[in-house]
Amino acid sequence: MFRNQTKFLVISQIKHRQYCTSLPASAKMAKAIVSDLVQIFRSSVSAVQPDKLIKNTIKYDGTTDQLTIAGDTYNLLNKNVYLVGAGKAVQKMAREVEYLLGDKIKHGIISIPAGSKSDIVINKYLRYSEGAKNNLPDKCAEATAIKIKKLASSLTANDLLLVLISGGGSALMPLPKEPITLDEKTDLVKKLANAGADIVELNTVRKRLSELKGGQLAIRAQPADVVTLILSDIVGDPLDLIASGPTVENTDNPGTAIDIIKKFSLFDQLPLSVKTVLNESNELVEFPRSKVKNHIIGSNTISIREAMTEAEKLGYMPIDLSNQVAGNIIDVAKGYVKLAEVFCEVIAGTLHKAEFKATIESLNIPGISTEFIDNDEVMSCLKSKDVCLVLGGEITVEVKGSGKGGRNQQLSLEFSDILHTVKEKFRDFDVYLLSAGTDGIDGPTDAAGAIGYLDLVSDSKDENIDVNDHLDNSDSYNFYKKFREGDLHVITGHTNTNVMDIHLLVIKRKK
Ligand SMILES: Nc1ncnc2c1ncn2[C@@H]1O[C@H](COP(=O)(O)OP(=O)(O)OP(=O)(O)O)[C@@H](O)[C@H]1O
Ligand SMILES: O=C(O)[C@H](O)CO
Repeated sequence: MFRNQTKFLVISQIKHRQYCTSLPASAKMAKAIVSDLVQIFRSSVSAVQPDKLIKNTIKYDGTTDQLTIAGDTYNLLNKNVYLVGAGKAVQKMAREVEYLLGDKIKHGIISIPAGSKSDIVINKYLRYSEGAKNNLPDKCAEATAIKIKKLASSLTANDLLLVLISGGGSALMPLPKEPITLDEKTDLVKKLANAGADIVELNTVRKRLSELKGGQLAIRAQPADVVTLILSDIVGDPLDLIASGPTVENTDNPGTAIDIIKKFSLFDQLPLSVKTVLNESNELVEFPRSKVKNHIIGSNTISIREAMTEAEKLGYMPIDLSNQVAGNIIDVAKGYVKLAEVFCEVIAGTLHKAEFKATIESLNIPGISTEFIDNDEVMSCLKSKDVCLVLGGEITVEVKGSGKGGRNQQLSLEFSDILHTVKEKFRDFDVYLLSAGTDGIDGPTDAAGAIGYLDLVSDSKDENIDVNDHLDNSDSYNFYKKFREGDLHVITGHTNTNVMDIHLLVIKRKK
């Protein structure tokens, strides 16, 4: 569960009660939906708490010294176990491995986000190092990466290296190939991200420029056995890209990274060091396939399943639409507005099934499923219950101004802005969107995300806050901080896990 969760709950409950006593009925209803959305999101995050996932994957029998990981058994009788890790969720993963293996772990280094370290000491040979403030690689994270490289390079055939990986691992284990400096590499990755490069593109470039990514940690650990446990934060769970795949064979064509940099017109301005490394041919080291195992232990799918269960408990008709949402923020926001529109039409009985299906399929929302349309029970529930569409994934945003924000806060704001332009279509309905990152940190902000809704634009005018000023300056964070006293900001702090973003779209017929 979240750090400070009790405090968070108490504060939101007090705030909720204060509002509820003074608000008109429609506003009370709105407060109730906001509170439901936050609760559904919180449940989806707690389902992917790393300790639970590790417990499900690893078993250790101290009497026989047998370690079982995802069905494979390792005899630890004459083996030394080492543990390394990097990512937003690995502290809790590592703690659980410590509880299970105790002093069997000879030594370990775990790279975790700045400001997230707990004081517990279980195994004194295991070090937790903080770094990568605001998810940006820094000298602390680089120093930790150097230690991890050194540890891996010292292993023998009697050793087992357990590697824990989760989203944020790329920034937490940065080690540029010489002669590239950390600043040069960070600058390029930042420019690519701000130009709208997606995580596949970013990590393809990172793998090419780094000493540990793209399978090189596993190569350096030879001749030891390497077993990696991965919490996925990328659509489709591609092993080689999650945290830039430090223990996964890199089969990319060496020219692909250059093509990506050129696509965003950044090649000509690259420093000589980066050009030099990009033009080097790959070292001909064979990847030790038989010695390395990678296992995904958790992903967005688990969060979505839990969100469905919680939404149902709260009385909604939940519909699991996609766990692969990706693409440009504007396209996704427009797609979600259209989605809300067709659901309202179907609920109102003005749209036939076939057209409903065809429109949803035409929205280009990756992975979208329309199977529910063939389920008569679901279709009849649409008319009697409030609907909660559940989606997950990770979209891209082009940062346009000097403001502060993240893709989730920006999505909720863009969505509300577009919704406003077709507001008359929703006369009989309320529509809400919660978009939030399961890691609790959306972009370089302290918010996980935010909630948008049908009347947000008009309500913000009443408060003299201009939505478009904030959208144009990529300043969604400051919008939500001011608007309704921050009531629609979803703020949880670091959640110690990370399985991409959750989008919850609620459609409610007005009574
Ligand atoms: N002002 C802003 N408004 C909107 N989005 C922004 C803003 N500043 C940065 N971003 C976006 O935030 C993204 C980085 O966010 P974040 O650090 O949460 O990444 P992440 O992909 O969730 O991290 P990880 O992949 O490590 O889990 C970048 O893609 C960038 O485009
Ligand atoms: O760390 C990273 O590379 C991203 O979170 C994707 O896994």
